[in-house]
Amino acid sequence: MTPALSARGLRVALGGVEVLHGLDLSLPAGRWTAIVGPNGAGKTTLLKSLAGLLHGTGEVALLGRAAPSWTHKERARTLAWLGQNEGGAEDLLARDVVMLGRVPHQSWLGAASGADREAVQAAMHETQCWDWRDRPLGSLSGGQRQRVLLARALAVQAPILLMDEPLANLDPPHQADWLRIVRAHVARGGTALSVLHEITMALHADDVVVMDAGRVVHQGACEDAGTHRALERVFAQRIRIHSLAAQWVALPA
Ligand SMILES: Nc1ncnc2c1ncn2[C@@H]1O[C@H](COP(=O)(O)OP(=O)(O)OP(=O)(O)O)[C@@H](O)[C@H]1O
Repeated sequence: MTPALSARGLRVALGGVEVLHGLDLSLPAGRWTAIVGPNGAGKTTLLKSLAGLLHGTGEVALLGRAAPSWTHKERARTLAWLGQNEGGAEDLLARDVVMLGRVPHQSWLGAASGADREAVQAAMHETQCWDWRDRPLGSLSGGQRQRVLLARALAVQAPILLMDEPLANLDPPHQADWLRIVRAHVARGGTALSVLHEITMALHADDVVVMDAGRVVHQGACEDAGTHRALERVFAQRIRIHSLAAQWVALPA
């Protein structure tokens, strides 16, 4: 089966220093993969490189096709992006921010269509931010803002959803809602890839990619003992993975 995203020999340097050291990675379509690893391991750099926001050497492919052969618009319709601590657009109303997710579907200077407005409304209801649709982004709390930005990513209706620290500022009920949203996306045949620091949340995914020092050191299913051992190793045995109430939970060792 064609992977949703893949990398071969991916090397990326930032500020003149190599931070990804020749990664090989293949992410299956129709599954949710969580990227996990210590601070500075290169998770964000990998996610941005797969999204085409950073460039290095080696190959990146999207749905089996070399990344450089995709037009910007094709890529923007296929791959939705939720970044870490995204700034900008502070004066835009929340619904206009979410409408930005529809730009890849619109012609140049084209007006929003009924389908665009429906997609925006559905995404804002899904992340429960419709109530503050007429408030400027800059006036929202951290968690409210994160829900608007998640709605913008969902409004793209792209088959592949990339999210860097999507749980930032979300309270526990909205973290649970986020899990439900990602699961629903995958149940519809979509692919999700998320960088997560909360290991217990990451273990709700289908698969985990474990990174350390600019390399992928393990890729495996969440329920595999080998994945648990890799997670414990990469965090210097400071955590233990336990089974609790039919879920995997990371606790301090
Ligand atoms: N603009 C930059 N210039 C130079 N080095 C950078 C730059 N951005 C990141 N780095 C370095 O690249 C390495 C990987 O950073 P990256 O943000 O990908 O790690 P991460 O695993 O996402 O970390 P965290 O868990 O702390 O968010 C780190 O050592 C970081 O200091």
